Amino acid sequence: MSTKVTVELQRLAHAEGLPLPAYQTAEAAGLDLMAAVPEDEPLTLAPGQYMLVPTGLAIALPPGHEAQVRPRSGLAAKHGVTVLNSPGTIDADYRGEIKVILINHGQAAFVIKRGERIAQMVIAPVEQAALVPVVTLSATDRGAGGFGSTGR
Ligand SMILES: O=c1ccn([C@H]2C[C@H](O)[C@@H](COP(=O)(O)OP(=O)(O)OP(=O)(O)O)O2)c(=O)[nH]1
Ligand SMILES: [Mg+2]
Repeated sequence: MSTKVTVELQRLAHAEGLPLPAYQTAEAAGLDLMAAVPEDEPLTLAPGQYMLVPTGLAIALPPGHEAQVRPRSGLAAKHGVTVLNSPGTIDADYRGEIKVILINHGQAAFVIKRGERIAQMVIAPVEQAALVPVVTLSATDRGAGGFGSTGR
């Protein structure tokens, strides 16, 4: 088993009773995030509509890490529901509630019930860059060629 990075997790009051996010299989990359909406007030995403969906979770990532909020493929393939800002970025110094911006690209209304797995969160190492302003960039074979410059 590979070494796991430790992430502090705080469950907020409105997530009480919901299972903690968990890896669904031994080598899953993402932890499924659940909708922490009231039991008696499911959200309805009309076609074309987007919405901030609460997870009831806050985390403290170790410095040098980020969490990415990504879509669940099943929701996208079956219902056209995805994460609008994918991948959403959770900064290591963010202590607020993790929210998921879901959009319904499908043709039918999509109802989000309490506990529904709406997205997944991938923990990843990330580097900050020290930017060095220069007048001329170092040369390469590619140079400024892009946008299909190597062929179709
Ligand atoms: O899908 C997301 C994306 C972001 N966040 C939280 C965590 C992140 O650390 C913070 C800021 O996100 P981001 O930098 O993407 O948004 P911004 O519009 O640049 O806000 P800010 O000015 O607060 O950085 O919002 C979420 O809860 N869900
Ligand atoms: Mg920002």
